Amino acid sequence: MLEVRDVHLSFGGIKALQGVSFAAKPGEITGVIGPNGAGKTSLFNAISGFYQPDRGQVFFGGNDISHLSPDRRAEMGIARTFQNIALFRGMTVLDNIKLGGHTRLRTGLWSALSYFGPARREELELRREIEEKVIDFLEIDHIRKYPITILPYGLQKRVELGRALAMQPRVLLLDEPVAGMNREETADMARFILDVQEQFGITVLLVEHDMHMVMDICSHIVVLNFGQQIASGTPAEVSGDPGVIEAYLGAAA
Ligand SMILES: Nc1ncnc2c1ncn2[C@@H]1O[C@H](COP(=O)(O)OP(=O)(O)OP(=O)(O)O)[C@@H](O)[C@H]1O
Repeated sequence: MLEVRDVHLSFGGIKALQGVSFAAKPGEITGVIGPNGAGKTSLFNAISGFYQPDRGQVFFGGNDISHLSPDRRAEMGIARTFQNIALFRGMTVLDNIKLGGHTRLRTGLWSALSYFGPARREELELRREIEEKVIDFLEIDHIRKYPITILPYGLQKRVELGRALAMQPRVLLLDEPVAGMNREETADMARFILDVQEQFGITVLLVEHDMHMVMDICSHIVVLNFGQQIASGTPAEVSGDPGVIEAYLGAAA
């Protein structure tokens, strides 16, 4: 489904990624972990097209997408959320979710047909159905008209997930979805991520520092340290890996 092959990325002298290779299994949740500065966000940016790797490729559905723009990758079905919430703060919950649907449907067949009234109406109807499905799924009906600014942090993160889901993604990249959340918000978000995978069969790639959550919900984990992939395997395999323990203890020391 989604594969990175030997991806290298540097910023001046800093080697953010040094030969990272792995495949996210279709319909499963893959976690990417590693100490601060390990290269996790850089990896997400390389996958979603915000950064161009110096070397290596990104494959999606068997096609090399390394040279496609972020927009094009989003249209193909790669959606993401950001470490710092990237919602339109002055707008309502519903309007933010509508923007997700707009990204996915604005090109291709729909835009070609949308000169014509009936197709335009069908497009709007389809979008509305998707929006309602997402709002219902994330249990945010009661806040749909609220501006983002007045929502507690946990709900803002949930709306951001909603905007990504409205894109009807095939792959969802979540950058620290529970960072800054309290225990209850974290448990809610973990449940929604599991449901995304179970109910919609969406492939999820997740960067997260909350180790309990990663171990609980991921079927496969990739570990980065100083841009290098130091381990990859099931939660049990990576948590018992001496190199991983060393990287975390070293970072904590
Ligand atoms: N735009 C940039 N310009 C220069 N250096 C960058 C840039 N983005 C990342 N880096 C550097 O690349 C390295 C990897 O950073 P990255 O943000 O990918 O790590 P991370 O694992 O996501 O860290 P964190 O867990 O703290 O978010 C770091 O040394 C960082 O300073």
